[in-house]
Amino acid sequence: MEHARVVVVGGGVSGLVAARALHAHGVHGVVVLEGADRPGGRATEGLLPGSAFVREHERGLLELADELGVPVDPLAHDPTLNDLRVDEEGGIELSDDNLPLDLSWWSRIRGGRLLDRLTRLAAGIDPTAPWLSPRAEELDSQTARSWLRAHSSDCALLDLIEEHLTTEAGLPADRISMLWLLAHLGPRPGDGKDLLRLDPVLLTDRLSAGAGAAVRTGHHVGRVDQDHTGVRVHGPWGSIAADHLIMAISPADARHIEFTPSLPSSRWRMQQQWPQAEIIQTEVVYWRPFWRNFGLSGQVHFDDGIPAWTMDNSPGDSSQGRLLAHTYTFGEADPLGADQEVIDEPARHRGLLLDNLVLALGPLAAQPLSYSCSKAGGGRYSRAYRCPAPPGFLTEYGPLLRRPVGRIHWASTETAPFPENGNLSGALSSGLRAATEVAAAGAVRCPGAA
Ligand SMILES: Cc1cc2nc3c(=O)[nH]c(=O)nc-3n(C[C@H](O)[C@H](O)[C@H](O)COP(=O)(O)OP(=O)(O)OC[C@H]3O[C@@H](n4cnc5c(N)ncnc54)[C@H](O)[C@@H]3O)c2cc1C
Repeated sequence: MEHARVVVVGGGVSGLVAARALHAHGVHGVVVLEGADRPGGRATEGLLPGSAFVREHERGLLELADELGVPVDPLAHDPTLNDLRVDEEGGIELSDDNLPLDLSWWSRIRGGRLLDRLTRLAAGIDPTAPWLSPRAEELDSQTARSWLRAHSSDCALLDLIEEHLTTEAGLPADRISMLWLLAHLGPRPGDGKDLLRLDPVLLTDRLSAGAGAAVRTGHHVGRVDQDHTGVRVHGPWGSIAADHLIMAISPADARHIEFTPSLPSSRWRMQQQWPQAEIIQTEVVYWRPFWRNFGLSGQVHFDDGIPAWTMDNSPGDSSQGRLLAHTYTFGEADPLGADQEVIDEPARHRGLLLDNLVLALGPLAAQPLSYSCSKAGGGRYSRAYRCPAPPGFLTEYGPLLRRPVGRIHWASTETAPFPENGNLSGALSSGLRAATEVAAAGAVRCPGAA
């Protein structure tokens, strides 16, 4: 049987970063096994090219992009342009960053107070291990909705906040634990206006080329055995043995792998119950960002959820008009959720989405130069973005996320500290951390890990 020093299962950002970090610190004989026919994972399959957004404080990711020669540019934001909201009946109103202009001053003041309260609470959360925070049990026992409703009775305001939460988290507020929400908000709630943009496909292509490891695509892993001598990884392509294994895949994907001996039962339960929040990402390209000529920013909120929102993702020189849209797949029973039939039928999704764009932005929106849509659901592997935990989940399972099981180490963005957990930065730091663990086990130092 072929033998590698370290096998990395998963050629997404976390797995490629782990392989690169091991190589940089002298661990040779690393093999990356990727089940899909190209590396990149969610950064290439869930996200569309040119549509990964990063905040200025995500230094590690920006430095990596710089090292790999991946351009990063600021997203155009013209505060003089107007956002729009479209209700279920097709009524259109102007809005300011998704807040209706006619929202009363009282609601705005109450909203400010709620944000202050959230900021203070979020400051008390341990970003590396939220489940160890002083009020973890109490906060994890309630949903974001129950907390909000206990602290305000302003229905108009609460609906808007919940809507905002859904667009951030990808799930309705009554399915999200308050502890998760605070960890996700991090020490800078509301800090997200000045976004930078990079091409996730270019990032993963360059990572893969420079990983310093054999990256084997089409290598689905179905079974993992380990004993005191090492680890053996099996798939339809054959088997490979290794001293250590890094599982750089989401816990949702890990549940489809058979482990011998079995994983600890609590880890197994965590994987089975892992929350999923998949998003369909769509990009509609036009000859020019024509909406700007009508005083519109391209940021539109649609109550019917198809899409839930759009934003202007045009290049800095405005040489094209690019609208990015998100459709949530949690079902139509909740506000902003799309009808399951629409999710399952790409042609219908496209038709309804373009109709909505025409309604909001005018007839020019009916004639895109191109239309592309990411795959959500239906594929072999998870394409979820953030994974908002339901009440009780983080306090029960959080401590298991990064805990190695024998020679098996866990990476993937889901294992990263908050608030980068779920993002590319989280994938990066988790890969570095897993590489450090393995390197330490092999007595090789891997500096720079989170
Ligand atoms: C719609 C959407 C929008 C997003 N927008 C942003 C954004 O703007 N900014 C940002 O920072 N982040 C964004 N993200 C998140 C970012 O894409 C992910 O955090 C990151 O790509 C996760 O990388 P990973 O390596 O942890 O996991 P993955 O990318 O899931 O990597 C795991 C890899 O393992 C493979 N795999 C799984 N199971 C097996 C198996 N059994 N055998 C072999 N291979 C297997 C998968 O194919 C995959 O390639 C977005 C994600 C989505 C879906």
